Amino acid sequence: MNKSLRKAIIAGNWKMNKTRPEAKELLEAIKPLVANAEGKIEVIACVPFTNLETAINTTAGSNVKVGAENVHFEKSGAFTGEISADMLTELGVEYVVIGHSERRQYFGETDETVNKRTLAALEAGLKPIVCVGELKWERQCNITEEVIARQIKLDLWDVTAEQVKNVVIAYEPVWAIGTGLTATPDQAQEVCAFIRAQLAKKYDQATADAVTIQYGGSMNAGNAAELLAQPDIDGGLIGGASLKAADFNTIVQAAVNG
Ligand SMILES: O=C(CO)COP(=O)(O)O
Repeated sequence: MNKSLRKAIIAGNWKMNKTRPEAKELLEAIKPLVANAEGKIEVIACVPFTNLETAINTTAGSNVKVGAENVHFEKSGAFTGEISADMLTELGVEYVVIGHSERRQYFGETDETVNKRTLAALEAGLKPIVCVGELKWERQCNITEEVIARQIKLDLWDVTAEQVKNVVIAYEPVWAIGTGLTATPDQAQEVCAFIRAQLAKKYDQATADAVTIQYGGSMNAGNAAELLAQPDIDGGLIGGASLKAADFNTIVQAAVNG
């Protein structure tokens, strides 16, 4: 499989961090560092809703794109506290993280709602970064592939081959998120290749070969190069290390040189 068929994407997932002035400061620091990635790989900052406008203004004219961390599936209506896809696109947001394990664990996100959000995002012209990954216990019970196959099947239900070209899949083993425990390059590659095989089964090989699959889970400046060198790992979704400009840039440079 030819990696050059796909766009490498390094995305920061800031989670619930940074006020607006802090967001501006971090992005101002990141912008010049990653400017050389332009045209080579995609660099994205996925930020809290309150930081989106600041992020869009701060990154204007640079190669840093902006993503949100969630989106509701209805277009509008009585959904107190929610944000629609149209509200995001109107701001200039391009990407949105959907189905992050923290949303699944703490906020009742299910594969059904992940699927609805994905379809709503695509319909509005947003590019979803759909997160999948097994729990530690599921890996111990040797059902990682079953879990991932089910998530891919359900999360991408009704997503057409044309639409999936705009979907990014992030493989984030839940046991590796924020724990300092990283999947080994072999472990991460094995599951990313499995995800691609599931996409090939659902669509076709050419379609699967064009989908960017990221790894996420304690990716950092020290381990990024080895993970990104794997044939089916096309980028990273980075939590903690995306909050430090120098570390985030080291990961971006690993992808540029990879
Ligand atoms: O959840 C993640 C990215 O979405 C990974 O978080 P960490 O990089 O902090 O482990």
